[in-house]
Amino acid sequence: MIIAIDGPAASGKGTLAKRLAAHFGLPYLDTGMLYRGVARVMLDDGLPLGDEAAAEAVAQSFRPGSVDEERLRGREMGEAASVVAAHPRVRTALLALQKTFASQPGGAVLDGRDIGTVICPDAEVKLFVTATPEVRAARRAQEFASRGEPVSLDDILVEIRQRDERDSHRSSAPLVVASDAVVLDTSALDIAGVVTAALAVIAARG
Ligand SMILES: Nc1ncnc2c1ncn2[C@@H]1O[C@H](COP(=O)(O)OP(=O)(O)OP(=O)(O)O)[C@@H](O)[C@H]1O
Ligand SMILES: Nc1ccn([C@@H]2O[C@H](COP(=O)(O)O)[C@@H](O)[C@H]2O)c(=O)n1
Repeated sequence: MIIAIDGPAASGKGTLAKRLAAHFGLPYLDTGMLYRGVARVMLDDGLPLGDEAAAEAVAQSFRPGSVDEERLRGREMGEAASVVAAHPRVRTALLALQKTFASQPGGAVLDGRDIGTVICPDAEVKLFVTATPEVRAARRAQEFASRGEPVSLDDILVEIRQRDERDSHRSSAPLVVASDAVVLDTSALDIAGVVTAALAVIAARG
């Protein structure tokens, strides 16, 4: 079974994806880490994020796990990733790796922005996980605070809105709800509630 999970920044995609992967014993790929990884290498090498040819070359040789995850989680990396993710040639360069991961025997869980629309259009289960920008900002602010990185809630909200805007309006594989996806609005749900709702959707799909 392939479970495709999409949604905007900090909506809880990764949290749900990990729980579902553990529940069903499936491998999990956080595709956002690929774009974060490409952006990290660009920044480390002093390359401008807007240079599509350079970003494509980095993406073609990028290997998941080659950059310490801690260096990809930082606040500025989400923004940088969304800049390189808007380059069509970067998306093409990362396509095969994602499709290969999804085609493992038994299936897989992937989360990102274009999983149900581009990477796994035939996935048995497609979930679009969302929440209001205010709720997402509050969750992210709490996450940073718990890592000892206190941030302004207003700043996080501005960043989330900017990232939503860029991810939803780029020309290549924008963030949209796949026509056959089930939307899970998690604004008023805790993590256990989201997992229960997702399992109900999966059970209903048979
Ligand atoms: N239903 C929920 N209720 C409360 N907090 C949640 C819920 N789901 C996720 N969280 C928390 O919100 C934060 C963001 O969740 P998560 O990292 O799963 O989002 P994401 O959509 O994968 O983010 P990104 O787009 O940046 O990869 C985390 O700190 C997580 O623990
Ligand atoms: N399938 C995907 C996954 C991610 N992106 C871009 O990467 C940015 C970071 O992703 P996170 O999930 O780690 O927040 C995101 O804002 C997107 O721009 C993507 O385009 N497609």
